[in-house]
Amino acid sequence: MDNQALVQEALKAREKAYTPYSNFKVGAALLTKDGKVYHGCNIENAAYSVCNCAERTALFAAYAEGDHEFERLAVVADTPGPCSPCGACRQVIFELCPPQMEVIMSNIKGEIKVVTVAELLPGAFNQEDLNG
Ligand SMILES: O=c1ccn([C@H]2C[C@H](O)[C@@H](CO)O2)c(=O)[nH]1
Ligand SMILES: [Zn+2]
Repeated sequence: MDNQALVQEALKAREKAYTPYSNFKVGAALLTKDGKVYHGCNIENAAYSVCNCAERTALFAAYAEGDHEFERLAVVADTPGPCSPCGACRQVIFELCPPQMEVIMSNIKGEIKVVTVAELLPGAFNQEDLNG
């Protein structure tokens, strides 16, 4: 599956977003090594701090099914340029995805920027920091 097709999957996921507070809908699509696609959307809450982003929804859905081997992640929203994952998602992506995996950022116009997981969060706090 190419980047454009994965962004299409993220657009489908975006339609499921639950965003009564921001009305800002985000979709994500996570491609596994064996070709399966997990979808994620943002899910908001009246207690704003527990809103969950599309990227984390997709990763947590994959983990919940026991899938841990990922090939690529796409994220899409109606942003001026390619949609950029927030800091919390960057930390989770760094934890659960290989450093050289590509993250496809996109907007609904189809403008795309591709970066690696390592590029998303330079200097990330990681397992080695914790375990000494
Ligand atoms: O990359 C992003 C950026 C924001 N959001 C969500 C969180 C919140 O529901 C809304 C506004 O920040 O968009 C995502 O899902 N992914
Ligand atoms: Zn986020």
